[in-house]
Amino acid sequence: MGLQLEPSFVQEAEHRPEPTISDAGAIPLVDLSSPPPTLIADIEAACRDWGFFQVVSHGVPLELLEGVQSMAKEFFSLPLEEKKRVQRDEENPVGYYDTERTQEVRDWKEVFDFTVKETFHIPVTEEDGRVRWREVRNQWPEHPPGMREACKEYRKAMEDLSFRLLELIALTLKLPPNRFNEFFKDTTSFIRLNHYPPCPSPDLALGVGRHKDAGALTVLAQDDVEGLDVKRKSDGKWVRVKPIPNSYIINIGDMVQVWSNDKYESPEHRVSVNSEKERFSIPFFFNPAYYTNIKPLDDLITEENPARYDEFNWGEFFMGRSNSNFKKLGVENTQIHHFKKKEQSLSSGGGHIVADHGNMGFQTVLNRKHVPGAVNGVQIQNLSPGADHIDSVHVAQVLEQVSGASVERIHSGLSGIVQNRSGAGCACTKSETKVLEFSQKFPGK
Ligand SMILES: O=C(O)CCC(=O)C(=O)O
Ligand SMILES: [Fe+2]
Repeated sequence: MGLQLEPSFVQEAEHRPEPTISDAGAIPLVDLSSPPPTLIADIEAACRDWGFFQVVSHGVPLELLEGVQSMAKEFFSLPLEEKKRVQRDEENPVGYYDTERTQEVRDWKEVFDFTVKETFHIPVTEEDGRVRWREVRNQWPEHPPGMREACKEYRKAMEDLSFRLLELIALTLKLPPNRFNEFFKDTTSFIRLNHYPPCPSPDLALGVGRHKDAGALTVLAQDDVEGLDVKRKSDGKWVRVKPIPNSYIINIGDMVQVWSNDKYESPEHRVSVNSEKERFSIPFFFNPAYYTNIKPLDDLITEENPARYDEFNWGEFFMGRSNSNFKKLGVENTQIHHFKKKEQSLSSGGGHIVADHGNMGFQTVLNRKHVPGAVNGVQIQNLSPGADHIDSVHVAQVLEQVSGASVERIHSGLSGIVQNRSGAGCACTKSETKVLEFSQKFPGK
């Protein structure tokens, strides 16, 4: 295996795995053979308190999983040139690759992706605004023989289990069990075979950097080597998920978060690596049809519980996420909090704006303030219980969230130098208040 620990893998200090991770009070365990009232109550509690749980008695034959696991092992042990024969690229986003980035940092892993539909088409918007159809087509390797069949059988079982889980989740929300089914007719679901080789510096790199899964649900099989960490909602601590034989780990994705209007949240998680053992895992990402427009379900919206998200299109959201995995963009990639309704527009006058960086675990108070000579000025204050500093990327996001226009440059205030929004090194440290000037680009100008 050819991964070399070069700088692109090294996490910033604040995101490196801590030497000790609490593994007490493991994530909830749900027995899918429990009688319905217990089962629904257990799933509701698990979705509400964690968004992450393990299931047993799930009905997926163990041989199907073992079949795919042994194919994955054989495939990843092939020479790199052989694996690259089915390499994914910017045109066709499925196949083999070892260059994925999460939050701008390379992941210590190699993967093979395949979709549930052997082939489908998605519209992509070119830079000149023209829309063209891109074909997504599974690329099956010649070796090991039988991989395609094993994977196909397994994905059917994953789809069945996911529909069942989503029906149970609908029941916990007091919705008809099939309420979500319409969104998955032309599903963009896919399976990922993950291989995390031993890493010489597990203190610096991560197998997958901190992230939330974008789709509706993830159904994950891990082997007996631990490494998956989930951020506990109650206190923001990273908790190691202990492998349980013949179980699946379920996590709520961003789309269920939006449909449920934040009743359930998509939890942040990551994968730590270790220096001795390789690890394999197989997530099934259960995703809607690309043309699905996503918004909080009308059935759940009331005057007391108004919609917290603007409507957006799943296909565009997902493409925005995946594109940034190919190249370093210098900005945070598309995240679900970008679609949160704006509480108040900056241009609507003075005042006090609280921007909620849900997935980063901190809040910022913005006070509109006129700064002479600047295009725009704001006062920011880091009220974060969890983040030691807010950097320019975060500030730019907040400004964009509240004003609806993209931030081009931060002129001064953070580090005193002109920088684009991806400039590093500037900070607003805990409890600090700073005034900064920035310029924005409004759509169409
Ligand atoms: O390998 C794992 O345990 C989790 C992987 C994961 O979170 C992902 O691929 O999105
Ligand atoms: Fe994930």
